[in-house]
Amino acid sequence: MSGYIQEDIDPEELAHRSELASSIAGSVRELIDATVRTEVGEADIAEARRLIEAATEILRKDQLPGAYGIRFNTDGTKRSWGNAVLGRRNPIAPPIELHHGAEFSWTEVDLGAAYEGPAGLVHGGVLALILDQLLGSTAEFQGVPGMTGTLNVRYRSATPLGRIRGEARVDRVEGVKTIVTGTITRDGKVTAEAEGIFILPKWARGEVSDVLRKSVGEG
Ligand SMILES: CCCCCCCCCC(=O)SCCNC(=O)CCNC(=O)[C@H](O)C(C)(C)COP(=O)(O)OP(=O)(O)OC[C@H]1O[C@@H](n2cnc3c(N)ncnc32)[C@H](O)[C@@H]1OP(=O)(O)O
Repeated sequence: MSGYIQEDIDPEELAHRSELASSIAGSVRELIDATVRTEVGEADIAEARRLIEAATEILRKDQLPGAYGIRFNTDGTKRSWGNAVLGRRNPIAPPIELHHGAEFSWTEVDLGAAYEGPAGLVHGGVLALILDQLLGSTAEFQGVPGMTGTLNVRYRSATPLGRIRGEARVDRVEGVKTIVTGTITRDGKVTAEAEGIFILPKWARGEVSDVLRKSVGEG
């Protein structure tokens, strides 16, 4: 189970690091949007590249040896800061915050130019990405976690870029399998529906599953 790391950090320091992580990821997300939409000429591109390369060099001064992994405090709080969908250190993640209620989980997120597929529309793979994490995190929050075994997405109508809402709920639990359903809506209209089967893998069915079940996620 490499990549699961026990790393106790006191709450004040954690809040500080969290803020730092979110702030730089937000800046890079802005950079991605600006890159997709820029119309500047060659000289400005060259100057921007020089500055970006200088910034990269600063960040490279002190790096983790590999991916961030999933880190736990002993109280069970969990950090998935490198996660491709909700990692707060990760600028390629759409700027997602998940909310969990007793009955269902949800998120609202603005998807701009960097998430385009067909002209002016959200890429279907991006919607599947968001649904995968939303449904998986819903299973986890309800104490029946698992890895995605199967994810079926039905794209009912095109999803224009802009603010989308995702919602998910656990439909049923069958042994180690949790079946979760969800939707994406845009302007109140359901544009995609999904059903996922999340399976607690063999390697996580002992002590590990107790850790996972107790953990409360933070991207
Ligand atoms: C652990 C918590 C993590 C929280 C993550 C939140 C969301 C993250 C979303 C992701 O990106 S996860 C990454 C993408 N998914 C993967 O990489 C999964 C890769 N596949 C595997 O690791 C294994 O194939 C899997 C864990 C899905 C199943 O392997 P197991 O060896 O644990 O399953 P097993 O053979 O014991 O089968 C258990 C049950 O699941 C069924 N099953 C197995 N594979 C299935 C599958 N792929 N789809 C649907 N059902 C499946 C199987 O028929 C059986 O059903 P029954 O209990 O009814 O007999």
